Amino acid sequence: MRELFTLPQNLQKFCEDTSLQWIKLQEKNEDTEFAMKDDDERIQESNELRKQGNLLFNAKSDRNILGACRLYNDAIFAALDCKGCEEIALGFANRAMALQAFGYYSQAYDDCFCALKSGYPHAMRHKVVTRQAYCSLKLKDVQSLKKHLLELEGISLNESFQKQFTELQESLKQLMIDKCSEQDEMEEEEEIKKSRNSQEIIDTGTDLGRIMKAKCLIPKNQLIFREKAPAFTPVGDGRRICHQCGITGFIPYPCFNCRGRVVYCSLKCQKEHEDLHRYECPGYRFQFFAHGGIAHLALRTILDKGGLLTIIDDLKSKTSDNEIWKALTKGGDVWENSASIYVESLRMVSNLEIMTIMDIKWFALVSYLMVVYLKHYTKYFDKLREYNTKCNWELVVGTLILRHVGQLISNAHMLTTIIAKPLYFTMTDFYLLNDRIWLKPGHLKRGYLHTFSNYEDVAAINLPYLSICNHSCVQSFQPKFSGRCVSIFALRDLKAGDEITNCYDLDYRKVKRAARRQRLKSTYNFDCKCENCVQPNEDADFNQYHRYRCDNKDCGEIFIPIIPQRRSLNWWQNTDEGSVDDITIYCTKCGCEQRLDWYHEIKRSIERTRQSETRRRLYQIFKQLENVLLGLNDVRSYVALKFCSEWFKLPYHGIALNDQDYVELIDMTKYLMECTKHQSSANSIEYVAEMIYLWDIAAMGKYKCTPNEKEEMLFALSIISDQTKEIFLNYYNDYVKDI
Ligand SMILES: C[S@@+](CC[C@H](N)C(=O)[O-])C[C@H]1O[C@@H](n2cnc3c(N)ncnc32)[C@H](O)[C@@H]1O
Repeated sequence: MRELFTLPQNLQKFCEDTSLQWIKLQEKNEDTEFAMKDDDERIQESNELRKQGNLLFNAKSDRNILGACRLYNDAIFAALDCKGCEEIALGFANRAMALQAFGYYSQAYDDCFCALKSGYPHAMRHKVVTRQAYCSLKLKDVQSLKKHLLELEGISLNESFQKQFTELQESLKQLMIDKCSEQDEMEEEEEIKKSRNSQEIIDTGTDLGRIMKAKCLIPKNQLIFREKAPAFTPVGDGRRICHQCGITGFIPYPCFNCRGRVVYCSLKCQKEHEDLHRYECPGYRFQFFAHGGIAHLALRTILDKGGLLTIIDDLKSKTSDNEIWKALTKGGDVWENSASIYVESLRMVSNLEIMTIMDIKWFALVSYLMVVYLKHYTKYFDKLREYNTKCNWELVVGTLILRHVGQLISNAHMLTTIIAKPLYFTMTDFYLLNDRIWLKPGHLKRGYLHTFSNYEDVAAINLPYLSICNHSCVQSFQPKFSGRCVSIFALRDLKAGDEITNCYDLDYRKVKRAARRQRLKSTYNFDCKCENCVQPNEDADFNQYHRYRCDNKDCGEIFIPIIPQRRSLNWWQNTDEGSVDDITIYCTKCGCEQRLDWYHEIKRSIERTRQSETRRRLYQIFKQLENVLLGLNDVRSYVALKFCSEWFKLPYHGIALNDQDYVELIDMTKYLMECTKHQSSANSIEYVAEMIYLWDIAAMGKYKCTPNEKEEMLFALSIISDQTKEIFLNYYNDYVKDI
């Protein structure tokens, strides 16, 4: 990095100019793409969507509030970036009306605020303010109700609004009597701090660097500690996640300036994110970060609330960038002594030393590009210079980005969460606005929990405290993500002195030892010596899910297959190693090729499950598989999962499932759950994503869960985010509990 910043002046200028030209080209391309539609077209589209929303909202019969809400939402997004137009304000005002009618009061409140802020006509202001007052009342927010009533006092109101005003005044009096208090964020941060070091300790004097150990007995399922991530970056569609708190199901509040590419779950989150977003907003406008990958997470680690600015006071007195760098590295005063959360990130181990020189150069250039962006599009360096003018901040920040890249490659985590898959797609797809699935806020309609049977990686997340845990293929905890907070639960009893380990990849039950070793070596550069990797019968745990009985009548032996075309045994998925159609499986006992006609028949028939005869035939095949794919078998559970997800789509095509379908679905779901319980745990996101089917079947009155099943399934919810858990618990209480 220093090489780049100490080139002769003319070469430095050349590098900066070239980088800037490249960035400007991205900006221009994006602007051209966006200009395909002009403002008039966008305004017209927005207007049209709002009118369609009004039709649904005002329909005499068949009123569809959430459907209207979705259209108003699309109207807002359609008008973003049309400077000075009224459409955004009208979109928000209408969405507020629909959200309020559906019972989303805090979102309706925020929408009113957005409507007023974005130029809602002054003459109609009282309507929006009255709505705000009404929502404040529902939210039991005395201060804000008082504020809006005071505002209304200054506006002359017609008879109907005057009546509402008087009623609201009465309600305020009552509310002040039964005001309830809420836990504030300070308490949450305190609670997280307190959860640290009470049961776990960090040992620094080991061959493997820092390791985390149990300080005392930690019983199975007990919380070990919690951590709030100092930074995360969305993966995939960045609009699925609130960029501040990291939750995934919400009504979106888009940033108006970056074409709605960054969204929040509330205005509060938007406000909290302002200090970071001001430096990213110009870049988001032209998708500068879209290909940033790990370097973007490195940048956010510096820019986010818990970033470089938290230690800036300690750097004030340093007289050069060399001194600053020394302070920030091992042995330096800040590195050693600061209690700032940013220093936890600085202390993470780095992979830079083991990266190829080409990779380092590549990441150095990406880091440099980010510095050029920050310099020309933001005032970040001015901010840093307010504290220290003697330092070359561009060099320091560029080097920090590169350092964090090296660290995050071996330390960053994936935030995996259950996320509803909407049944049909709209321009902006936010599942809380899906009118097909919601009965009222937080409560699904009967039979719709299966829309949550999908889990995905939604963000790359920096968790420096969790990163202290070393790898083992037999990990000792299960993480629960809730937004940007992670809670770590013991997967088994841990004795005092036991190491608390994480599994960086798929574990010993899901991947063979040789493959695990190869993956760990290439990413982290170590040979795993965990208890499972050193045992003689290395793949015994893995093999139990791949037991076949030879279909050659003269053999009939049980074998673990050899599949010449594949490194792994997951042959039923197309991979870069080739297509499933070319797969051959041989018995290791007699050498006979196995018939896979059942697989090909399933593949052909799965397209025709609308016909009940096809489904009946598939049940037959599934039953026969029991004789070939033995016990808890990976292929059989894959087939069961495929069937469940296909069967649950049928009602959307107007096909009602019959009693036999339900009986078979119950069997398949239970088999699936049993496999997952064994191979992952009952306390895993995979298990939750499968038990959902059983809850839907129970809710439809086709299955009665036993008390034990209920208990186990309710317990499994401890592993999903608080927000999703609430939806599941509501569903359980509404439809499953008493069946
Ligand atoms: C997330 S860090 C783990 C914490 C690290 N020990 C520290 O001091 O902060 C990951 C790095 O630790 C080392 N490591 C983790 N687990 C290991 C293991 N089982 N065997 C050898 N090295 C390991 C590797 O260098 C890996 O890149």
